[in-house]
Amino acid sequence: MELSKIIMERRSVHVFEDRPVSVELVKEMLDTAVWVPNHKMTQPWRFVLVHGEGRKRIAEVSRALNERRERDPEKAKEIGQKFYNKLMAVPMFLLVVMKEHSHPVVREEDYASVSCLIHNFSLLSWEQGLGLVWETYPLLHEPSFREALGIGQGEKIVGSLHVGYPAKVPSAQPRIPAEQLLTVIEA
Ligand SMILES: Cc1cc2nc3c(=O)[nH]c(=O)nc-3n(C[C@H](O)[C@H](O)[C@H](O)COP(=O)(O)O)c2cc1C
Repeated sequence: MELSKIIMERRSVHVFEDRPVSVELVKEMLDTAVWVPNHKMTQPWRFVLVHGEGRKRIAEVSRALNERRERDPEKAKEIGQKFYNKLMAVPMFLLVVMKEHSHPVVREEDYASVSCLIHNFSLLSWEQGLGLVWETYPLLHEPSFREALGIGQGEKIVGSLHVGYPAKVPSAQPRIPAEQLLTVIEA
């Protein structure tokens, strides 16, 4: 597929087929995705891949946190189960984790590189018929979630990527034509 077509046709996918994603394929795509520009070559990323039974770690944390929000025990159980099921319907989670540099400029540049990496991965996935959504939900900041996945202090989860074969592809949200936003200075 042409690169421009992949870029424009890729969508954030929220609903997936009940079909596993090959870990080998993800590893291959990550090995390509890391070829991003990276100032000072800090390469500040690492990845946590969660699939199969491993998803229960994430789903159980979400269940516990959501149950705690509701006073009525019956309702709490129901809500907890809803969140548990929602996360268990995601075939694979790929957490992209960044070491947070103490210097704000390096940290900002590192975040830019990690974002490029995520988008590379997203485009490569689309090329393979896979879809994903880059999620940044509050769960990523919860100590119990971070602990369950071995995220250390000084590490930022830049995104939790929900990966799978799309069951539904949302329609595109239009972009402002770049021409309208372009200033050309030529003299
Ligand atoms: C940094 C970042 C964080 C995002 N966080 C979320 C999120 O938490 N939940 C979500 O549904 N989509 C999230 N998105 C996806 C955007 O909502 C999505 O890209 C946008 O709606 C455009 O849709 P498209 O990707 O299909 O073109 C995030 C995207 C970026 C770049």
